[in-house]
Amino acid sequence: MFTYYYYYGLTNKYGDLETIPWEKQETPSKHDSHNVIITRRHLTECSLCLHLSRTATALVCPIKECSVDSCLSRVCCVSLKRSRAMFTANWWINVITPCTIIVTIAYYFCVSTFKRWEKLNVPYIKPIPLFGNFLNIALGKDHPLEFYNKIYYEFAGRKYGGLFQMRTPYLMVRDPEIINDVMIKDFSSFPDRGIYSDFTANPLSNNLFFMENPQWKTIRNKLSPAFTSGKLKTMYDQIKKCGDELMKNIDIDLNKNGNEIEVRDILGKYSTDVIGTCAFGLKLNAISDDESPFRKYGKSIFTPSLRMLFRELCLMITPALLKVIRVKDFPTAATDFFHAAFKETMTYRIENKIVRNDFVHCLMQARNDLVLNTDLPKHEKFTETQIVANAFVMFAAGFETVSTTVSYSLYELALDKSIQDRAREEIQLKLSKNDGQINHEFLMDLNYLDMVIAETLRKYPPLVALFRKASQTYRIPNDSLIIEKGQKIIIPIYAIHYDTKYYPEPEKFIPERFSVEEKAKRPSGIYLPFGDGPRMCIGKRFAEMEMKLAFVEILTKFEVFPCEKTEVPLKYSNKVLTLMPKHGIWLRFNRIN
Ligand code: HEM
Repeated sequence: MFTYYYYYGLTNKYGDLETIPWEKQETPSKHDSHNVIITRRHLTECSLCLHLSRTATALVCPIKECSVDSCLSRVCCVSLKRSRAMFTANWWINVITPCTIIVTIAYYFCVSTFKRWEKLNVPYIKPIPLFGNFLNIALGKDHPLEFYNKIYYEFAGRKYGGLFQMRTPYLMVRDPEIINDVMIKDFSSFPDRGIYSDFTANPLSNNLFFMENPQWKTIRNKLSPAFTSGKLKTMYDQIKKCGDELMKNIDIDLNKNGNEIEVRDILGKYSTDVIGTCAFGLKLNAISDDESPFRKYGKSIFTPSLRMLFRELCLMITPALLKVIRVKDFPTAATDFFHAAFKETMTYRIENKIVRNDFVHCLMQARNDLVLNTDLPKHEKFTETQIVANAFVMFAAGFETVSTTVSYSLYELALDKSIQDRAREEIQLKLSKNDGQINHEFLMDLNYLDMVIAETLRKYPPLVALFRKASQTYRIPNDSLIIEKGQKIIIPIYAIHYDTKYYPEPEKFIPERFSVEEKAKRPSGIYLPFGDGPRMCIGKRFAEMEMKLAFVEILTKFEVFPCEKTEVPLKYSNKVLTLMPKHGIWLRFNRIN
């Protein structure tokens, strides 16, 4: 006596099986309903079906007396068996075919943009699939500055040229007049940077730097008053205290390491202090200690990492990739910390009715006007997180830029003692005229120091290129090129700063290039360490005051010299997009008696 299993496959109008009850019976039976198929089979005949029936996904199965044709189900053991047999025989076709299709689609996706410059008759560098012109950067062989330099010189004599960062076409603008048009005169056609960030994955990136119009304009208008010279004056005392702390830290370091110091590290503490007090309202002794979370998380944001490199590469292939992979712009622990720190300060100030003339105050006013204001239509409202994100950007944009610029300056002053002496003489002379008082007006009057800083930023601009995106179709004045809406633009600051046409002997450190007379001889659009136009660095004047105070403190108390560990020439880290010295900057400090 055989045991028979009966499988009921209920077919829908397309002949697809929808439900599959099964039961075991001793006697065969037949269900006759117009939409029920009844098939049966002897269990021992088909191990494949037995397996499938257990999971209740095996549908109907033709038995000996039930031909394949009579089975209305799409899945039947015979066809499964056949296809299985075919798969085994032709497995390589089954693997290779989909792979080939995927690779072909990916290939066409990667090269689909490569005709852009040819069509527009713009000179361009021939790209290679996937990487465009970006292979050496992707492999970490070149720093972006070397990459942009090479391309800048490939287009020598031209006003602009095309390149591909992975598959994204960029227009590199070299001509100072077009640069001015893009950044200043026709700013309304290029109001955004076009640097993508997924704000849902990275809420703290939803700040002035990444924001696009119209939100950017609203928040920029709210924050600009914090950077007027009047406001900077009132912040001076706070920054001066950070200067005193810097001198204490230098003393501690000198006692620890003989008289040699890695200056980027010590100046990093100083710029952390300044932003910590002015933008996060923290108490000084809670900030710059190496063990303090503010310092620790601050450092972690800029530590080169694979995450950063990977993020950049994804971004250049297509921003959609970042949406899927959700790689963070900054480490989560760091952004959580900054979020909590700012909220705590805000709550404390509200509860204790504290008013201080600093960025925190300005951001709190922006919060009142843009977040809490009930008169504002919903679509114009900002979120609490966007306010915190703008405190965060003050830190992210102002910490590393300031500390590396002062470090590069000290490096150059150490290598050329005559320039160092001249800077010190100016400080001492003006100090004696100012009764030994260091204040905001005194700092503004240090013209030679201004020239030293300007030349440092020419040689070492922290951002090696600027970015803009066309918000509408734009015809370049006196030219046939029409830039399409959405086109991304690169302005290669570093390469322009080293162009001998504008700056003879660019490798030399010559502050006199920035005397009033020499500056007047050069066209505008060729000196851009802070960018230019409405979107230029909002913190420029703040940074200048902060840097000058550090110089005055250091140069009046110490002479700086190169030491054995000083790297000449300096090497830059390939892992970050900013200009960061690979091995730090070591200098010898001798106290002036
Ligand atoms: C040596 C110091 C600094 C340098 C060289 C520098 C350089 C720059 C550059 C090149 C830009 C892009 C400008 C453009 O696209 O045209 C920028 C933007 C910005 N910087 Fe700075 N920066 C410095 C210090 C600071 C400081 C101290 C702060 C804040 C306290 C700051 C806040 C910002 C912000 C918020 C933006 C975005 C502005 C916007 O899109 O509206 N920067 N900076």
